Amino acid sequence: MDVDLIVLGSGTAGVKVATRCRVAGWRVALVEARQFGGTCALRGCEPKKVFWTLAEAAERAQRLSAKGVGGGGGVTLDWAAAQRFKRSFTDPVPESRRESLERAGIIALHGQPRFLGPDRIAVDGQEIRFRHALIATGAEPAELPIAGRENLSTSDDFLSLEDMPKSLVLLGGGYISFECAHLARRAGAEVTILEGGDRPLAPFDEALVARLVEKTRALGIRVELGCKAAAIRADAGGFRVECGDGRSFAGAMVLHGLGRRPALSGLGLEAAGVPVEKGRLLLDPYLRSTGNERVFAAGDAAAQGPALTPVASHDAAVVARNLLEGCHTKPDYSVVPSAAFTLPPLAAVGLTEAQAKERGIDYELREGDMADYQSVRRTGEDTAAYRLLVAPGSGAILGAHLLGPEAPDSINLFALAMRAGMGAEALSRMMTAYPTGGSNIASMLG
Ligand SMILES: Cc1cc2nc3c(=O)[nH]c(=O)nc-3n(C[C@H](O)[C@H](O)[C@H](O)COP(=O)(O)OP(=O)(O)OC[C@H]3O[C@@H](n4cnc5c(N)ncnc54)[C@H](O)[C@@H]3O)c2cc1C
Ligand SMILES: NC(=O)c1ccc[n+]([C@@H]2O[C@H](COP(=O)([O-])OP(=O)(O)OC[C@H]3O[C@@H](n4cnc5c(N)ncnc54)[C@H](O)[C@@H]3O)[C@@H](O)[C@H]2O)c1
Repeated sequence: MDVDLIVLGSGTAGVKVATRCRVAGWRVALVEARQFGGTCALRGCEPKKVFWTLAEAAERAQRLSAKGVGGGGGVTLDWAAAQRFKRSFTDPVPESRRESLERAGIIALHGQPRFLGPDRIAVDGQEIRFRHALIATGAEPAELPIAGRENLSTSDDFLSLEDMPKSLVLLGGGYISFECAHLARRAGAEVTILEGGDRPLAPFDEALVARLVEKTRALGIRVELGCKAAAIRADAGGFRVECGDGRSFAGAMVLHGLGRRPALSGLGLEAAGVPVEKGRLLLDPYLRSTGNERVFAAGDAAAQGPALTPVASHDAAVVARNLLEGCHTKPDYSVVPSAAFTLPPLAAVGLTEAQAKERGIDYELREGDMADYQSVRRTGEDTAAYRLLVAPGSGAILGAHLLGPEAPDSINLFALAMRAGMGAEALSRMMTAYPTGGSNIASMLG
């Protein structure tokens, strides 16, 4: 078979490039090795947010039980029922994703692809000659030199649990560990997070992370810092994690939250002349392989921007333009909002204070506690704060960091202002619907 484009991976990045090229009249094939649908829809953002929404609803009802929500404080997260609800979102995805690809005229193949040469690939024995290829295979849990790592469960396993184990140890203090820890605790588990460095959630503002850690501990989640996991051994009824410094922690389940790496194994990249260094594809500024100009990459597999869904989507738009209009477009990762869906959630866009200091960038800090804001008080939440970095003189917003119930939505307004070149003063004058999370922004900016 001959195609203009073969896409590897049916996640956010792969489907977008495939669809755009097909609309332009190209003959496109897409191959998926697992279920059609990708991480975000099946094993990441979407199912996680279903659990988070239920956990948040249960906790909000508990917090407000003495304040007008009837029925007492007995509302809890029922994990088994939540799992069934989650499946109502994820179960239909593989079939509907495959159908929509086929409806668009894209040849949807299931199997393990392997390059045979610079313009040839095999999918389970079928040979395909391509003009272009896109590697959009996403990421997988990093393989780390930890003895007994076969005892680790992954976020895929966690999000598929029928019942919540009694106790969990989460290795790493990043997005996955914090999000899963907050869910597991609300479902009644004893939870321990072991972070190897001296602070968790590195991409976020240090002071707000400290507030979140304090809150996390107050919820009964143990957060241990400077604890590099060295070994995981089977123990009575579960596992024991041993840290390099002699400390050890037991749990019925041990979860991998140690970072993810591009999923490139088994693709036969050498045969295609596609170089890889330290587990990452070598790409030019146009997301094209430095060794084979037919081959592009996007999203988590490209690992050029942060491993987030909006980045995968942005990369895909860039690659589609480069394929269809010639290689002129570079990705722009300067304004990437993101949120950690803890309870309360934490959100960020732009520079952290540490990055501004490191780069010698002048900034004015506007910070405050939001626990007594009406929008926070009426949710019963007691932890909320903001920290904004504004350029002295121009008033440009350099970074925005929010902790609190409305943080993940409000951060998008800061991202919009930064993208539109709107300074702090113009943003504070913007009329917003009231009372909403957005209407707090004027108060934050003073
Ligand atoms: C638990 C979890 C929660 C997350 N939550 C968020 C969130 O809230 N917000 C956010 O922005 N991001 C979140 N992310 C990150 C986000 O899911 C990814 O950044 C995004 O899905 C990347 O999209 P992609 O298209 O690059 O890759 P993917 O969506 O991973 O798609 C890659 C596809 O390629 C397939 N594949 C792999 N190897 C091969 C192969 N050899 N051949 C063919 N196909 C292959 C995979 O099966 C998969 O379907 C989360 C990730 C995880 C793990
Ligand atoms: N809400 C979201 O947007 C969201 C949610 C989940 C995942 N993601 C994406 O997926 C990526 C992977 O998530 P993740 O949580 O696995 O990784 P992460 O990069 O967020 O965090 C990994 C953590 O593990 C620590 N670590 C590394 N080795 C260790 C060791 N031996 N012992 C103890 N700690 C160790 C690191 O210091 C780091 O804090 C994220 O970076 C993010 O891009 C996003």
